[in-house]
Amino acid sequence: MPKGLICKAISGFYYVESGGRTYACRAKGAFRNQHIKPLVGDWALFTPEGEGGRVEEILPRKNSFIRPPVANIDQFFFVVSACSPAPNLFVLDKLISIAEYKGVEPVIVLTKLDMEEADRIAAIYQKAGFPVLRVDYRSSGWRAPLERCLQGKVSAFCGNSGVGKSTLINHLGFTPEIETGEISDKLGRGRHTTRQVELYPLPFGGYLADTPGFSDVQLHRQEQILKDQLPYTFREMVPYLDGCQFTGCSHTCEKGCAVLAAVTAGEIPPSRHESYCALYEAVKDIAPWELEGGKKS
Ligand SMILES: Nc1nc2c(ncn2[C@@H]2O[C@H](COP(=O)(O)OP(=O)(O)OP(=O)(O)O)[C@@H](O)[C@H]2O)c(=O)[nH]1
Ligand SMILES: [Zn+2]
Repeated sequence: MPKGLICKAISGFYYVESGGRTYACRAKGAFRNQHIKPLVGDWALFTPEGEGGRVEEILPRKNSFIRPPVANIDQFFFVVSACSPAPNLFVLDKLISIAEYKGVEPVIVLTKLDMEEADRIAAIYQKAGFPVLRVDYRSSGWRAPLERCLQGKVSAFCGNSGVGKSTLINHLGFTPEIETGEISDKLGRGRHTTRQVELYPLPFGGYLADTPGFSDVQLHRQEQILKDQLPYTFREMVPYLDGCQFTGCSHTCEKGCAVLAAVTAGEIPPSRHESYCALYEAVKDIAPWELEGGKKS
């Protein structure tokens, strides 16, 4: 049975791309009883019938998201503007933590460098072990590193309203033009959020999700990371986690904490550790059973 990627889902049709062709498929009726809902980003086995066909099986997912409904994202490009809006590193670290938890590779993209420099931010995230890309439209040098990063992966852009996601996606030119520069509505949900997510194939391999709708708010509402898992979502802390004097160390204030020692030694950026402490404080009293059947917010 052929295998394909669901690139678009509209009104009960799943558009499966396979072998350079797209098939408008229906889902197998049994999915409903099994509570399986195919998502954009799913790899599917399907039976082709002319231009159409039927989705027969959804292959195991690497990850999935509720809003926008999409699966198997390889990487998030977290777009951070040097100014207007001013960067909020705590929010960024929280989103990075969620990405790590979900198995999505975080990439930091700095914009509006024509208005202000962002060397300090670049240094923090490079030190922490993330790819950092600088986008400055005054020259063409920004494009090649970004395209190299996109190659062969399923990527989505994420970031606050106004940081320049749509502008960047338009400059890349692989998806239909998005309107830029409008003010998002009062509820904090951007104007793109109602749009269906769609994966666009990239000419050099890989896919780009055309969803500026991956706003900060939506992403962090989807996951609650418990305190035992939290340290593992800060990648630069991981090498030190076994080195603490006491088991059960929270890595926030304890004597003999190897993480704190690494912060003092300049191995872990202080702002990253501060974000970790703030997140720890927020989740430390949440027990696993409290998450059953819903999410604590
Ligand atoms: N000076 C400067 N302005 C930029 C840059 N990138 C984007 N802008 C401007 O910033 C404003 C917001 O850009 P958008 O691309 O709409 O931002 P967005 O992240 O898509 O915002 P939402 O759609 O609300 O989520 C627009 O007026 C852009 O022209 C940049 O690199 N430099
Ligand atoms: Zn510790």
